[in-house]
Amino acid sequence: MQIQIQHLMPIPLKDKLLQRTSGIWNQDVTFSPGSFVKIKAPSGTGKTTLVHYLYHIRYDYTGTVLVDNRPWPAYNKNELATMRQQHISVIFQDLRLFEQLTAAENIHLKRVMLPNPHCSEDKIQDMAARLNVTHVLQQSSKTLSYGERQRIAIIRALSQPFQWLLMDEPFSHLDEENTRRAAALIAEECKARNAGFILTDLDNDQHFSYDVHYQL
Ligand SMILES: Nc1ncnc2c1ncn2[C@@H]1O[C@H](COP(=O)(O)OP(=O)(O)OP(=O)(O)O)[C@@H](O)[C@H]1O
Repeated sequence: MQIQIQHLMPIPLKDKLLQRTSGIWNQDVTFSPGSFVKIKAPSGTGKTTLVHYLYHIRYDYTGTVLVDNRPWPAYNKNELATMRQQHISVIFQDLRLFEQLTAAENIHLKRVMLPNPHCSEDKIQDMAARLNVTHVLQQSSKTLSYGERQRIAIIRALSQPFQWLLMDEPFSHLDEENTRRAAALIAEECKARNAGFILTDLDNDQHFSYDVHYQL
């Protein structure tokens, strides 16, 4: 599945962004299926805005976002739900866990949304062990540290099918060892699905073998 942007420009940031050179804003860019894409940008230049446009939860832009050669507004509600359940997964910068649920319930909610859950219970346990969060699975998510929440949000995003994974500063609160573990798991899960990802972050990093780098 191909994601394409054509002359995409956030309306509220237009004046500010037109003063800088960007590899993304106001450009034509095609994200090829299965590619590992890094988008680097200083704070405040629109990483979160871009991820929200690509996931189609924010619409205050000019230009076009095409998914499988169709602009987002051409998708009806059911088609959009299918895209988000089966084709595009996301790790938001603000994570968006349900605070009234436990960590495990947050993951399972996603896992059982489809008639046949994509991941087995054993697989969830395995991912939790790899990211050192087994001991917090039964805890209310509002009592978790931000780094623990971040790892739960990563597992939740990986427990559904997808062809693209969108990630907005996914390791911002993780130490080096947990970042290494999380990146290895994400790369493995993407490869297993022949999926690609688009990751935004502030700095250069060596967490993945990226296929392409952009400056926002
Ligand atoms: N709905 C909005 N209306 C107007 N301005 C907005 C809106 N949302 C965000 N902004 C502004 O747009 C700019 C980019 O915001 P965004 O959150 O996308 O940046 P970011 O690159 O993700 O930043 P950070 O690295 O700090 O998370 C900021 O200056 C922000 O204040």
